[in-house]
Amino acid sequence: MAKNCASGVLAAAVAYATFGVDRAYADGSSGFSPFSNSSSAASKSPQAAPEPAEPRVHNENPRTTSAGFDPEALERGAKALREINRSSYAKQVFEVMKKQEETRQQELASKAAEFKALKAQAEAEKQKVVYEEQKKLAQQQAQIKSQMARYEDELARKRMQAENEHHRTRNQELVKMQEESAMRQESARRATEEQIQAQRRQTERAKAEIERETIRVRALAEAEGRAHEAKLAEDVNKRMLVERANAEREKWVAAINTTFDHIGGGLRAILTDQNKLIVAVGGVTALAAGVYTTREGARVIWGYVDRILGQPSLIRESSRGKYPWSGLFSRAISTFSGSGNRTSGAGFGDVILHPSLLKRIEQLAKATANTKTHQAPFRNMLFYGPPGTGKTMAARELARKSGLDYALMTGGDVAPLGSQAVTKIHQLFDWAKKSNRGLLLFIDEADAFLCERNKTYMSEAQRSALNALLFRTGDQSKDIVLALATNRPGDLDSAVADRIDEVLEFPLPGEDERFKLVKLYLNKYIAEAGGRKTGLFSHLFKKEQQKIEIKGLNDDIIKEAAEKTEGFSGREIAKLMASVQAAVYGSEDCVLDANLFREVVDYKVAEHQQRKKLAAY
Ligand SMILES: Nc1ncnc2c1ncn2[C@@H]1O[C@H](COP(=O)(O)OP(=O)(O)OP(=O)(O)O)[C@@H](O)[C@H]1O
Repeated sequence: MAKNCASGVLAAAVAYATFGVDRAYADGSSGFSPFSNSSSAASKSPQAAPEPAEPRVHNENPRTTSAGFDPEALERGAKALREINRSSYAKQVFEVMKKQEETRQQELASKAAEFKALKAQAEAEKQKVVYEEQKKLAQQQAQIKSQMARYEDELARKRMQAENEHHRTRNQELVKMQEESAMRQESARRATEEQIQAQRRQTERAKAEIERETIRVRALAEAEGRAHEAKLAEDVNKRMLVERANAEREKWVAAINTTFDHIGGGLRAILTDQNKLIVAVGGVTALAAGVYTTREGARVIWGYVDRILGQPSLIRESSRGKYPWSGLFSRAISTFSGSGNRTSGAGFGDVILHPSLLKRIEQLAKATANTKTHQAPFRNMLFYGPPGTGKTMAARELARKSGLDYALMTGGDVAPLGSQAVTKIHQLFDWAKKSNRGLLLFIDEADAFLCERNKTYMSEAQRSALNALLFRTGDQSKDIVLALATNRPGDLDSAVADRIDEVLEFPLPGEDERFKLVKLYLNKYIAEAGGRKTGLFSHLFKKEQQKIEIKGLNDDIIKEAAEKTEGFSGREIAKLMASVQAAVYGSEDCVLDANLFREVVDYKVAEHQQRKKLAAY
C-alpha cells in the first residue's frame, strides 16, 4: 500500500515536476492532489476558483536534455515524496488528501449539476430569447408588412394622383391644342376671308376701272363722233364762208376802187387849189381834236359816275345790279316773263338743309325782315361748316326772304388789292349804305381776310383792311347785315368774332338730306334737262339741250344712292348728278336707267374715298 502510495505520489510529483515546481509547491500547501488526473487537472483550470498565486520563480537557465526535457521538477517531486514518506503522518496526509479529493469530487459534481441547471436555464433563456426574438421578428415583419402595405397604398395613391395629374395635364394640353387649332383655323379662315374680300375689292375696283374706262371710251367715241360731225359741218361752213368772203371781197374791192377814184379826184382838186387845201387841213385837225377831247371827257365823266353810282369792284355778285338803272331792264324782263317777286315763295328755294337748321334760318329771315320794318339794328351772322354745305346759298336765300338786297364778296379778293384795300373797303360800305332796303353783305371765305391780326404772314395792307372793316362795323348797323362764311371759324380775329350775334353750323348733309339733294339735282340736271329755255332770248342764242329719258329710277334706288354717299357735301352730290348727266350724254340712246345711275354713283363714291385717303396723307 505504502508502495502504491509512494508510486502515486511519485507520479504526482513527476506530474508536478512536468507542469512546474512553483505550481506543485503552491498546490501542495493548499491541498494539492497527487491523484488528480490530467483531465481533472484540465477541468480544474477553468472551473477552479482563482486562488491568489504566489509569485512564480522563473528558472532563467533551465537544465534541459538534448530532447528538451527538464528533470528538475521531477527531482523536486521525488524529494517532496521522500519527505512525506519519511513523515509519521504520511498515511493521514494521504487520507486527508483523499478526503479532500472526494469532497472536491462532490463539489465538482454539484458544480456540474449546478452547471447543468445553469445550462438548462441558459438553454431556457436562450429559448426564451429566441422566442422573444422570433416574436419581435414576427412583430417587425408584421410592422414592415403593414408599412409596406401602407407604403404601397400610398404609392398607389400617388401613382393614381400622378396618373390623374398626367391625365389632367394631357387633357389641358389637348384642350389647348384644340383651342390653338381652332384659333389657327379661325385666323386662317379670317385670312382667307380677308383675301377674298381684298380680291373682291380688287375685282370691284378693276370692274369700276373698266366701267369708268368704258364710260370714258364711250364719251370719247361720242365726242369723236360729234367732233367728226362738227368737222364735216365746219368744212361745209368754211367753204360757204370762203365763197361768201370772196364775193364780199370782190364787192369791197370794187367799192374801194370807186372810193379811191373819187378821193383821188378830190385830192387832186385840193392839191391843185390852195384855198381848198388850207380848209381841208384845218377841218381834219379840228375833227381829230374834237374826237380826242370827247373821248377823254367821256372817260373822266364815266369814271366819276362809276365811282359815285357804280358797284364796288370787291362785290362779285349783287341783287342790286352794277348801276341803279341796271335793275330796271332785268326787272322789266322778269315782270314780262313772269319770273316772280323777289320775296315770294314759301320754301327756302333749292337749299336743302337739316330741318332744325332750316327752321333757324327761316326764323332769322323773319327776324331780319321785322328788324328792317321796325328800324332796329341788324344782327350779324357767322355761317361755318365744311365746304359745299350751302352756306352761300343759304345767305342768298336769307337775304331774299328777309326782303334785303344782298352782295357777295370773297375774303381772298382783299389781299391782292394791297394799299388800295382800305379805300375799297370804305367804298364798299359807302355803297352798301345806299341801299333803301338794307343790304346783307356776305363775305365768303372770311378767314382769308379776317384772320387773327397777329399772324406773322399777314401783310400791313391786309391788317389795315381788317381794321377798316372793324371800324365800319364797330356799332350796330341799321343798314348792313354782315354775314360771314368760313370753313375755319377758329381762325377769325377775336374782334371779328365779337361782332357776331348769330352763329350757325352747316354740317354735312344727313341721309334724308342727301336723298332730297339727289332728287333735287336729278330733277335739275336730268329730268328738266333739254327743252328748257331759261332766258327771254335764250332760244335765239343757245343750242338746245338733248332731252334725257329716265327709265326705272325709283325712290328705292335714290335712297340706296343716299346711303352710299355718306360723307358727301351738297356740292359733291350736285357734282355727282352732273356726272350722271355727262354719262347719259355719253351714252348712245340718252337714257338714264338704274344700272347707269348705280355705276356712276359707285364710281363717285370710290373717288370720294380716294380723295379722303389722299387728304389724310
Ligand atoms: N344744302 C344744299 N342744298 C342744295 N344745294 C347745295 C347745298 N349745299 C351745297 N349745294 C350745292 O353746292 C354748291 C355750293 O354751295 P355753296 O356755295 O352754298 O356752299 P358753301 O358752303 O358756301 O361752300 P364754300 O364754303 O366752299 O364756299 C351749290 O351751288 C349747290 O349746287
